Amino acid sequence: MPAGCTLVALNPFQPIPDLYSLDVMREYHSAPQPQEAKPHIFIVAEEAYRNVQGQLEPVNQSLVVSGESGAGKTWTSRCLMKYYATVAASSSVLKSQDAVDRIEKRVLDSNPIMEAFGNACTLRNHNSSRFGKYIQLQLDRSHFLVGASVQTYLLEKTRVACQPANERNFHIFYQMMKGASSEQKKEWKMGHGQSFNWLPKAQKTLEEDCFQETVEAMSHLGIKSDKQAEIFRILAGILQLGNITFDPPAKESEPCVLEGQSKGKSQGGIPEELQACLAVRTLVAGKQSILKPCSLSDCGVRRDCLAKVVYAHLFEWLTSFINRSICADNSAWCNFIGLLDVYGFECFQRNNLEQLCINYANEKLQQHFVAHYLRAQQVGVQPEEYVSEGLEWSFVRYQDNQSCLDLIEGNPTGVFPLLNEESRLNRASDAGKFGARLQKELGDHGSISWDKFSQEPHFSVTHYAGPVSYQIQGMMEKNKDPVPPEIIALLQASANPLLGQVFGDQEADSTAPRGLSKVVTVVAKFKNSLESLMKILHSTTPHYTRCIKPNPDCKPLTFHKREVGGPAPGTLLGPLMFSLILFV
Ligand SMILES: Nc1ncnc2c1ncn2[C@@H]1O[C@H](COP(=O)(O)OP(=O)(O)OP(=O)(O)O)[C@@H](O)[C@H]1O
Repeated sequence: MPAGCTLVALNPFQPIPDLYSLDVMREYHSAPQPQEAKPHIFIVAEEAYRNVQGQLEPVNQSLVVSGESGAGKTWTSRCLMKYYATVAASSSVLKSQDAVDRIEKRVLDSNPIMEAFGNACTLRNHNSSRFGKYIQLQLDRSHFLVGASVQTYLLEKTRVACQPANERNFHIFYQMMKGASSEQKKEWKMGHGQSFNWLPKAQKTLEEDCFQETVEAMSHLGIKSDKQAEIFRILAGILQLGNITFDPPAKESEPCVLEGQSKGKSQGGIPEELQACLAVRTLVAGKQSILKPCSLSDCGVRRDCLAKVVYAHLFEWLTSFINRSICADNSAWCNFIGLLDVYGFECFQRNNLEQLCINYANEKLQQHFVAHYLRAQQVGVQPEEYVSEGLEWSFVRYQDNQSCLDLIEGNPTGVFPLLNEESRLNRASDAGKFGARLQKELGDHGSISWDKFSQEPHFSVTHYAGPVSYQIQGMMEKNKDPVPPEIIALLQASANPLLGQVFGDQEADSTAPRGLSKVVTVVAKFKNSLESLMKILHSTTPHYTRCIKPNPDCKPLTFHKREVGGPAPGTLLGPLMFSLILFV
């Protein structure tokens, strides 16, 4: 098919013996016509691989794996990576090198690390990826796998300091608690049996709580034990941060000295200096700095902000380290197969900036899918082909979602540009005022509406997958994502070399003018990285895999008609789903 094969993969919620074994890989790899073999994710993998071998333009391939949370995207992506690590392994490498050094092993070892730091147990999936990723598998002239690179998107860092009810923090914290030795815990200043506010559901044991596997993978990728120790000390520090309490603030008139001052004792290994920094804000007035005690709630906000910024930077550092370890030299590879595993469309009772970004990404992917798949199907394929295969054919009407994209990203009066403008103003954000501005600027747009009866500032977007109402309260702050410069300065001076390294190039001079107009907002950063991704997707041959979650409770071999019986509103495949393809 001109737009490549599209696969529907049904999650059985139970390992099926030998479904992804080496023998099955070999079977699909050696099949003269893989498309004619039993439907399987390996058909998609093999077809993409043969396209690269065939060198037909566009030679590079993209495998887009989509579906709701728990549908099986990460599982499917892992299967695809294992397939290439097996069929595209260079035999000479196999013979000549120790297994530990092999690039395929290192590429696969990136998975447990990324999952330990980026996945968490949620109500919808016990191993839910809290970030999006695009993995580029690099192939040399002989089509052997010689390297890979990972690009991540929008880590849900709020989870570090605030876990939704009945959900957990990132796996790595539980792995440390459950798998570390008593000497390690002592070194991290974690008391025996100590409980942590930011580790809910610690008594729940999951197969993902595998500290040794993560540590081994880190070692294989070249993260030395002293660097690992620095990482774990940072993570332990984050947990201890969640346990500190603040004294009521000093009166505003009281003189306040930042350096070395602490209102309380050092708590749980958190240096007094850091505690003081969380409790006292530095305000810049001309050349003078004024220290102002924070309210109790502000202290909490600053503490959470510190935890989030440290965790997000650590995650970024890990991703860069992994890339340095697995990325091939530019001269060593010439083609790639990209693997995209992104969060599906989200609509909760309350939606904010995170959902707006995720749903915007899904709009972009939907547009790509429509352009490449449906158009190619209907323009490029003759009805007789369907008839000859016994399929009913009728022209499928598809909706162009450009109008919704214009609403969100349109310049200068889309939701994103207006939000950025508001976030860059040097004043406290006002949700009501911003709501009124949106109504004034975008009131006539067909893809936005307002619920007259709602008391809260909000706006509703008519997405291709359905309407979603977004709360405006907190949206500008999330978009600014400010980190007080005095906190950055303290991190840079940290005794932990890794902290100094990851915050080394951040602007921390609290006496410098704030320059809000230069603030790179969350939305601006996300839009940029998404644009780069779309450029890559447009330059490759796409293959879509739609994962289906057959029941909401993740029960083995349970298929609810509502989930699998027909196309749910807004599924990426929409009305073509069943006339098209295949089940795993
Ligand atoms: N093909 C499969 N065979 C057996 N079990 C599977 C398969 N696919 C998924 N699962 C099971 O379903 C669970 C959820 O799958 P996965 O984590 O891949 O979902 P996801 O779509 O990536 O979700 P999220 O968006 O929350 O990250 C897995 O942990 C695994 O237990």
